[in-house]
Amino acid sequence: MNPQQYSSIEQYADTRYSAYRFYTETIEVSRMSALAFFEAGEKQYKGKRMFWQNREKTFTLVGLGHAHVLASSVQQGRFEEIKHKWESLCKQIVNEEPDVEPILFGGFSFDPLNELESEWTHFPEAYFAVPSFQLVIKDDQAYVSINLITAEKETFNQFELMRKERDRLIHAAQVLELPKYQKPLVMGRTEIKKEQYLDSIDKVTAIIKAEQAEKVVIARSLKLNFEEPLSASSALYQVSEEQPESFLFGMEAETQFFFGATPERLVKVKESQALSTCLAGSTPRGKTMEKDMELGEALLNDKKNRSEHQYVVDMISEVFNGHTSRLTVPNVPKLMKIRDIQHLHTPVEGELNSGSTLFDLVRDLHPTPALGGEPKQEALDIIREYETMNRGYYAAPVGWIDAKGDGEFAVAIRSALLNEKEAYLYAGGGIVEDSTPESEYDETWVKFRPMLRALGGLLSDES
Ligand SMILES: C=C(O[C@H]1C=CC=C(C(=O)O)[C@@H]1O)C(=O)O
Repeated sequence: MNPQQYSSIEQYADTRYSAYRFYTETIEVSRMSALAFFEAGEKQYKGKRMFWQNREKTFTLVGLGHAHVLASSVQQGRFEEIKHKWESLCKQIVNEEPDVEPILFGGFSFDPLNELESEWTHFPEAYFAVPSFQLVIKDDQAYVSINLITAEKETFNQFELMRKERDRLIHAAQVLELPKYQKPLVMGRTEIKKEQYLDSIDKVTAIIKAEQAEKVVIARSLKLNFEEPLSASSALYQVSEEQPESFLFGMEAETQFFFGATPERLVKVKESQALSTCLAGSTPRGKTMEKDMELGEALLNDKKNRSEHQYVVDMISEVFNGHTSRLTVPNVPKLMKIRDIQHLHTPVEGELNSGSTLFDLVRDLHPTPALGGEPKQEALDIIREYETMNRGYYAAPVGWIDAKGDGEFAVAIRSALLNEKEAYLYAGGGIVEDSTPESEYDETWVKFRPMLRALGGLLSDES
């Protein structure tokens, strides 16, 4: 990543929030399509839009425009920086108890110490924004909020203009027809540094055999070239059609769009209840129900996958022990079955301690051994040395937090970075001592499938 590009964002690091006022106003609206609201911002807010929907589909967020950006380009302490800026900003909220909390949405890079050149040219090490226009669909109600964060004393006229703009956006989202999104036409599919990836699996397996680490996740990338530029709304439409049972997320940074459909929750906090999901250990779906159950049973009983999974359970439980009380951790995993893949899955829950926050949990959980490894620090060093790419925001936390401190972060896997006429897809897997390059390579194809299916990149014999 190139820090020079963020000078305009970085200036916020020096912002003294005491000079700011944070105005927020919410109206309830009749339910509308979240994608239509996102699309309504295509002209005016392109490059400054965000999208989030939880797995249960009980909470959807769309943001248009930036009322304020919180970003960080530091190599150490990006979680703390964003946490403190958000807490300071929230102290400037003018309304005592807003009807709907204003929301901060964004994500962190996987590893700021990775210095490899990458395609992530517009994403700093942390990139969050409070949207100017915020649509929240909660259970069955929809709310549109205006957020204005300003040091100006006189805001009446600006707020009036924003109300008009809000009404225009609502009208467009409720009345205008969505374009007929077509699957993009894929002109080329390139496996990036395939040989080096296979070689890295051999090397990392040897390191694990030599007991320098117990588990390390190694990933690779795949590039798709489209005939025409693919719009962010179309990309979101495609993943939501193909992967409805996952968290859907998308964030624009100028001309780039990072989006995905991930099954993996990093952590959620609601009224002091904290919940995380251990997700590691994978097998494909079966073509018939019998085969599917057979594969699932085999996964539940497979020693290698169970041990990969247990590292994640142990680590998440340890982090929760430091930040929560009344911890509950089931003894055995269950299966999580999504369209193209099934995973071992264990939920971990606890009651947040009074001094701990959602950002503290995100900082201490990232990366869990499902994306980093065990021990954490050694695994990060090995990934930095042997992985053939810079992950950018792949496998890192993306999500939202409100002014009360409630929110949810997912792990940004099954994701892609869209760069107009090209998309980079990412997939990895846990390496333990009995891993082989061939089986890991095959597993990455299973994990590429959801995004390949959404973007039309599956070959005819693969669908
Ligand atoms: C690293 C990825 O998946 C992780 C999450 C679930 C299961 C995993 C596994 O079985 O290896 C991975 O740890 C990916 O999808 O790119």
